[in-house]
Amino acid sequence: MAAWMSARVILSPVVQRTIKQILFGGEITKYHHNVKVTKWFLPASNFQRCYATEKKVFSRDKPHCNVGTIGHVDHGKTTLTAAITKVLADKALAKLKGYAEIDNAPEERARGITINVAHIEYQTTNRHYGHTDCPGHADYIKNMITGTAQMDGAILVVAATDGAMPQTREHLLLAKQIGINHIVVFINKIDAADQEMVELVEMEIRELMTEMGYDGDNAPVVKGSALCALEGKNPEIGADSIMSLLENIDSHIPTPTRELDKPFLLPVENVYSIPGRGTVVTGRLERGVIKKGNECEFVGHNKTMKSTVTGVEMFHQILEEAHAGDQLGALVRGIKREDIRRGMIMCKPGSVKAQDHVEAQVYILSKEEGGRAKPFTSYIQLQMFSRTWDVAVQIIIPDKEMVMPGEDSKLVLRLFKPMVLEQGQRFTLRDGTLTLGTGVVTKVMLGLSEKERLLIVEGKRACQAAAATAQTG
Ligand SMILES: Nc1nc2c(ncn2[C@@H]2O[C@H](COP(=O)(O)OP(=O)(O)OP(=O)(O)O)[C@@H](O)[C@H]2O)c(=O)[nH]1
Ligand SMILES: [Mg+2]
Repeated sequence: MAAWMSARVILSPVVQRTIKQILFGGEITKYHHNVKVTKWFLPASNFQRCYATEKKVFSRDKPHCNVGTIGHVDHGKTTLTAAITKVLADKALAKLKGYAEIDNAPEERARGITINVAHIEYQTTNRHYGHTDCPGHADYIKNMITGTAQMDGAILVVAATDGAMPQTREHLLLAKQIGINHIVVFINKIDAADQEMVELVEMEIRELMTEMGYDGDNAPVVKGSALCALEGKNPEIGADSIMSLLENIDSHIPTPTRELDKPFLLPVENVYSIPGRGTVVTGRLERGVIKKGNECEFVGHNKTMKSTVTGVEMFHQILEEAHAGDQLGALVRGIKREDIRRGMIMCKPGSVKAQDHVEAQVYILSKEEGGRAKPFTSYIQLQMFSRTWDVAVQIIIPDKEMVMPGEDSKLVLRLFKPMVLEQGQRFTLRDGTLTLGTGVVTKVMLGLSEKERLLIVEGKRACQAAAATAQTG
């Protein structure tokens, strides 16, 4: 011991630690390819070593995918979410989240709307997941429309004891509307239903999916019991069914294309004229990569102009290239400052188009959420805000007479000036200083079939007729 004490004076801390480990035993821990390697030195003999390996939890080097549970009230969405974390926690791939912890998730505000939503993370051996669960029907509607947690795919939970119910239908329809194209079905509560019932529910749900525009016949359907998995009972219908569900999610829901791999798109925030250099546009690069020399196009405010990027700057420093997420300034050739306006989109030529009418799913705020107190009918004029632009729009309600505050509805928006709008793009509708609603573009009209166009026109006529009768009556 005395020798050790004296050695301590002259040796570096690393050497000291190594000597101490050789003499008294200890461990060295390293992460090697995401696997924690623990090397033990045993005091009895320096030649005896053993290795312990363990997966490092929550690494970010796997592809990421966002999913969520949807389905009718009480069908077991929260129980299933808790069960997934339980089964994966046993494999050190998640942190266990109890039922109460998920169900009491803090409220979140998105564009003036309060949403109760739980964000949970876990991973399989292939991917890392973000998972959303909401406590009530209204929260699902708001969350899906505002995209508080955008889903790349959804887990549709159906209780075998009930089968498809109104909200099963409504969530599925909304999912299809807003572009969630991949659904994995979990038939839950098979512990409480007989085999025949389970088979009937499977047939029913496949039919419903086909009706909603999904490939119902080939959709993956997993049967099990979330409660058994959560309580660690009957593994064949419990934990095993959860693992089979996760395998299906892994294989059926594709990893979304990374923003970086898409053609570049920058919503213009500001335009400056720099003497001796030219015109500079600034903004946050929403997707893709911009390099000096790239051809570009400006679209919006009734214009389309081509140009070339002659320089990219960030924080007053010249960059080789800027990536999605960067706030940047781009020097463009041959365009005057007056020709470019805030709200235009700078993009890879031909990659986006301006639209003058689109179809959207919109959630109208209730009075308590800061919205309007009264319902509205077709032809109301509002201001639409999206990305860095805002423009006046006229609203047409295609399939009902009026929309009440607190309700969600399909709307057709006619823009007074064509602006770049894409399917899935989110926006806000305002009336003066009042935020009226928030929505997501479900269809750009250029892609509509003649039949669909007619339907909209017919809907418009029906609305006009209804308004006329309301006035005379
Ligand atoms: N027998 C049985 N009951 C289950 C199963 N899964 C969930 N339950 C029960 O069903 C009830 C509803 O479950 P939740 O997970 O709260 O359902 P939910 O879909 O999240 O409900 P909301 O959030 O209110 O829409 C609870 O009492 C659960 O214990 C199951 O596999 N078998
Ligand atoms: Mg729940």
